[in-house]
Amino acid sequence: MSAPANPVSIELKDIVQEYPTKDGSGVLRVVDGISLTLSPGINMLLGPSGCGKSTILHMMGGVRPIGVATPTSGTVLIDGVPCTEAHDDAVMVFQRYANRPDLTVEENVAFPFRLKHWRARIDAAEARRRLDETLAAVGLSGHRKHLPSQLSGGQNQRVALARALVLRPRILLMDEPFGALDAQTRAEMQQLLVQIYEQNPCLVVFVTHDVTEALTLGDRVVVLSTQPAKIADDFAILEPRPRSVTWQRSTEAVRMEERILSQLHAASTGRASLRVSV
Ligand SMILES: Nc1ncnc2c1ncn2[C@@H]1O[C@H](COP(=O)(O)OP(=O)(O)OP(=O)(O)O)[C@@H](O)[C@H]1O
Repeated sequence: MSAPANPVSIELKDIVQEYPTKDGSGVLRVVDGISLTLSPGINMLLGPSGCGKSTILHMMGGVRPIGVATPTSGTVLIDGVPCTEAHDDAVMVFQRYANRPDLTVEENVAFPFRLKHWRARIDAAEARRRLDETLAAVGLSGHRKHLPSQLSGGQNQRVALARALVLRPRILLMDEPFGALDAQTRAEMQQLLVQIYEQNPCLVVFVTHDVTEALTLGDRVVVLSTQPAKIADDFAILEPRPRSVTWQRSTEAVRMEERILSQLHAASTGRASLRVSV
């Protein structure tokens, strides 16, 4: 793996998150005292459904839900500095790719450069250069003028990924980005992410329900318990990527898979919603 071009760190210090309950009668504790330091690499965040993964991921980029104070207590530090609002260096990619249906592929990818904040940071020539490079990197150069409705699900997710990558983020926060894709397209997107990461290493946090995806992509796997989320396990995977089928069937990989599954099952008392790809 190449050395990270842009050293960056995210530190969560004793994070607690509570939300008001739907009937307004009390609070729901979703995150219960999480402390975690992340550095560049592909960091997988795995946990049962509803345990608070998206809440934690948003917090890592300083994104606050409207009307809710986050975190309820504790501190998020980016590069050692407390982060209390959406951070310029963090970009998110979601499962619902949110491409504008009325804009072409190139217009969707270049969309962030319409925003005043990015226009001030990146001049038009540089924006055009990055657009060309990014479209080539995600294999969409031949589809620049197409509308999202003319693309497959995988191609639409490439557009969403390109819109994040065009900003050359130091922090890439991915919320089950490939969860809605069929198995083959998901495998292609995983391969693409690895290629892109190797060209431009940054700090990736990747939320998934899929144990195989965690073992295919992760430098590090953080497993959360059921709600309220605590850290149930946290380990490194040293096997270089791309990880061969032979490695995935090796004793080492099978042990890791069993380790994750047993943590999740123990933590969730059978309520976990998990997937092992075949
Ligand atoms: N803004 C909010 N207000 C109130 N409750 C919320 C809010 N955001 C999330 N929650 C609740 O917090 C809990 C955790 O939600 P979150 O989306 O973080 O979990 P998750 O692990 O990402 O879920 P999933 O695996 O289903 O995507 C859920 O019970 C959810 O209903």
